[in-house]
Order: sequence, then C-alpha cells, then structure tokens
Amino acid sequence: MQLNDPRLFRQLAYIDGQWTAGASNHDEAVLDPANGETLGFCALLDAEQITHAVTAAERAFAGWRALSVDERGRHLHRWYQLLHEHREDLAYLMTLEQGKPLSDARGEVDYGASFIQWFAEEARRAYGVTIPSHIPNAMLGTLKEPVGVSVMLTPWNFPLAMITRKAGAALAAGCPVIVKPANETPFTALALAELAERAGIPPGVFNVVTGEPATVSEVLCTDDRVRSVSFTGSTRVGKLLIRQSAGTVKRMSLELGGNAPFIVCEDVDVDEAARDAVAAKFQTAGQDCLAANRIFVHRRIYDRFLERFAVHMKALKVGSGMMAVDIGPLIHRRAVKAAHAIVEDAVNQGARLVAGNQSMAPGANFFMPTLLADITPGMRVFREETFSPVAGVCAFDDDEAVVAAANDTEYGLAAYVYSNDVKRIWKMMRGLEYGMVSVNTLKMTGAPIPFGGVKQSGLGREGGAQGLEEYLDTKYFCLGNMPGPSGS
Ligand SMILES: NC(=O)c1ccc[n+]([C@@H]2O[C@H](COP(=O)([O-])OP(=O)(O)OC[C@H]3O[C@@H](n4cnc5c(N)ncnc54)[C@H](O)[C@@H]3O)[C@@H](O)[C@H]2O)c1
Ligand SMILES: N[C@@H](CC=O)C(=O)O
Repeated sequence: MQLNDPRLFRQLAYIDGQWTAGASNHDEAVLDPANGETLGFCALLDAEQITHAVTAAERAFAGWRALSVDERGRHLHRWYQLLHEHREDLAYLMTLEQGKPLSDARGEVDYGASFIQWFAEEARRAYGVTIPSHIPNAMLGTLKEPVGVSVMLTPWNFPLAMITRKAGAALAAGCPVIVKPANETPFTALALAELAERAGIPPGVFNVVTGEPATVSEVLCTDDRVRSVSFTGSTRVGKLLIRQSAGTVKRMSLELGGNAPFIVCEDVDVDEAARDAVAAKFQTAGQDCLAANRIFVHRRIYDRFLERFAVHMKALKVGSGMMAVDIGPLIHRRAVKAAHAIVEDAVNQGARLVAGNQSMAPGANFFMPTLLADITPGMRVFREETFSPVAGVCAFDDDEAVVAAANDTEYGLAAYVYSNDVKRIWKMMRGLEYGMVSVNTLKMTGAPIPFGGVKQSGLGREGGAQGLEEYLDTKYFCLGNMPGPSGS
C-alpha cells in the first residue's frame, strides 16, 4: 500500500467518531480485482453495532441541524478541499479495490468532490414560501426542514462519487448520514470518513458501517429513527429495500440499473459516432449504469459504423488499472463468467461475434472488449444490463421503430441520440422513456443536473436542486388570529 498519507487506509467501520471493529473481530477480505490478492479486511458489524450507528446519528442530528447553512457549508467546503489535497491517495485506493484505471479514478475523485462543493452552496437556497392567505387574520407559509437520519447504500463501481452525491446533499440539508459501501470497495468510503473527521464534521454526523449487506439493510430499513434510505445499485436489490422500508414508510431515493440505448442516425459523422459509442460502452469496463447497452445504427451506415467501432475498440488497452490502460479488470470472477454467458447466449441466437478475443485477456478477472452485431430483442445482451465490456449492435430503418425498440425494456435511466437534425432529435428525445437523454455527447452528468431514471431504473433524483429536496421536508404553517398591520 503506497499511500502518501497512510492514515487514509482504514479497515474499521466509523461510528460516532470511533473506528469500530466487527463484533468478535469478525471481518471479510477485500481483494484486488486485478490479481485476486488480499488488500486488507472490511469489518463485519453485527446488528447491535449497526443499531448503535443509528443511535449516534440521531443523537448528532439536533446539533448538526442547528448550525447555520454557512457553518455547515464551511465544514463541507473543508471536506471538499481535503478530497482535492488527497486526490492521489484516494484515486490509488479506488484503483486498488475497484480496478478502474488511475486516470478514471482521479476523474471520479474530482467528480465526487464536485457534489460536496455544489451542495455546500446549494443549502443556502433551501427556500420556503409565504402564501397569500385565504383565511382571515392568518399568515401562511412553508419551511424546508431536514428529514433526519439518512441511510445510504452504495455500489462498488463508483465507490466515492455515489457516496458524495448523496452525502453532500444530506449533510448540507442538515441530516446526519450512515453510509454502507459495497463490501468490494470499503476503503474509499472509509478514507472519506477519515477526511470528514479532519474537516471537523462532528462525531455521529457522518458514519460508515460495513457488514453483511442483508444484515445491515434489515437493521437500517426497519429502524423507525431512520427517515430516509437512498440506494444506488441493482434494481433487484432496490426492490428488496423498498419492501424492507415499507413498514416504517421511509423517504426513498433509488438509483438503479440501466439499459441505455445508443441511437445513431444516418446523418452523423460515422467515425465520430463510433468513437463516442466505444467510450459510452467501455467506460469503467462497461460497469457503468450509463453504459451504452444496446447500440442502434441506421441501416445505411451500419457496416461502416461496425468497421469504425471495431477499429476504435481494438485500440483500447486492457490491463491493471495501475498501468496506462483504458480498461481494467471486472470486479470479480462472477462478472467475467456472466460476460462469457451473455456472449454465448447472443451467438447461439444468431449474433455475429465481430471482435473480442478472450485468449488475449491479461488475467482471470479481465474480459476483452467484445463486439456483437445483429443482436435481437430475445437475446440477454438486449434485455439485460450487461455491466461488462460487451457491445451489442443492431440496425434500424425508421425513427418510430427504433424509439419503440429503445423503450422495449423495464429500465429507463439514460439514452443517447446522435443526429444533426434538430426536429428529429426533439421528436426522439420526447419519445424516449428515460430519465436522461444525451444528444451528440457523452458528457452530460455533473453536480447541477437531476440524475435519475424512470420505470424500474429508480425513484427521485440526485444532484441539482432536486437532489437537495430528497433530504428536506416541507412544513406548512398557519399563524391564525394575527393582528392586521399597525395603522389599519
Ligand atoms: N443509477 C445509478 O446512478 C447507478 C450508479 C451505479 C450503479 N448502479 C447500478 O448498480 C448495479 C451494480 O452495482 P452493485 O453490483 O454494487 O449493485 P448491488 O445491488 O449488488 O449492490 C449495491 C449495494 O447494495 C448492497 N446489497 C447487495 N445485496 C443486498 C441485500 N440483499 N440487502 C441489502 N443490501 C444489499 C451491496 O453490498 C452494495 O452496497 C448495476 O445495476 C448498476 O446499474 C446504478
Ligand atoms: N457514471 C454514473 C455512475 C453509474 O454507474 C454517474 O455518472 O453517476
């Protein structure tokens, strides 16, 4: 472990300002996905310890909400500065435990830190309203108030940004938080806790619990003191958490799975579109909720597009994220097996394997970028979120048909449209059943935008003013029997 600041490498949970070992030192190995070696251990807390985190957060709530938005903003801004000061160490930890290339990890630290910076400011705009009264001698209005103890369960593919996109908003709103990171990537989350402590965020306000996922969620989703559950992860687990939280009617925000269509119309620069489609597909080794999961190409440019896509894809370097590569390992062996199965299913149903030689893989947890042509709706690569470097491409003939095909999924997170015809773009964008539509660009996320999906891709939005609202309740007040203005 080559950290400039070794104290950022933490293996214990962080509760109420205390580094906490699992009961009877119960823990779980954390593996380097590039080579399967043990990097360290993640404490496995028991139900009593998880409940203690709720108690600590509830106890810290009053003091944290009592701070002015400027005081909370100063703590958050200091945390933001510390993320930047320790950017290299945070990126190094992330690459070690998640596998993504260091350059991507540095980008994620910047991306994740931007949410803290943005919400440190945004809390100053949590406005209520006054309401012209229909009731004689009454003053009416609303206030925005923090919802209370907020729980965040986060995935392994973006182990820092998926935490700060939630925690930045919740903390700015005045809520104490309990984060449960993926067991595959706990170290980034625990380094965030170390830096939160250095930023002066009081004990109990920012907690990171680690443990068996089912145990953690059972405690956190059923404790009545927890007011909000925010989850980023698979739709399967999201549905489970909804059921677990129903008994105590919690606020929920869910960022779930995706199955993004990438539509390429015939009026585009084919090479540019192919280059962007490769980036949209293979970012984070395809382990990205925004990954282009089904690529629809107008028949007139289909062959040319496949040729250019294959050229750009074959130029991608695959290897350890510590090297100068484009694609790192998948998170574990199960993910590699799943990718093989998806390719096999597609080929068995008639897809063309245009490129993707697995014998070139530099290790057991690596999967070479693969291009499948002529995919059809019955194939797993069309129906499922592949979450791997497997690209599925098919041709389309008319706009109505391709929008219908793009919508033929239970998911609705992000979609991409490439065309130079503004009326065509507008009609397609309005017809696509997705929470986010990106036109002629891949760069569309960021702290100011409302990130989220429709259908079974989630509930609510993260980032932007809407992201703050997830952690605020609106209180209506009616001041009755009030005197009229003096002099009346
Ligand atoms: N919409 C978004 O913003 C977004 C962002 C990143 C990832 N994702 C989605 O996340 C998925 C990949 O991430 P993942 O594999 O970590 O997802 P996952 O659902 O397996 O795990 C996500 C989190 O939930 C926990 N978890 C797993 N099983 C659980 C259970 N039974 N009870 C309680 N908690 C449980 C995990 O430990 C982890 O912390 C993909 O579907 C991807 O699309 C969505
Ligand atoms: N790339 C996404 C994370 C989902 O996997 C984002 O920008 O939030």
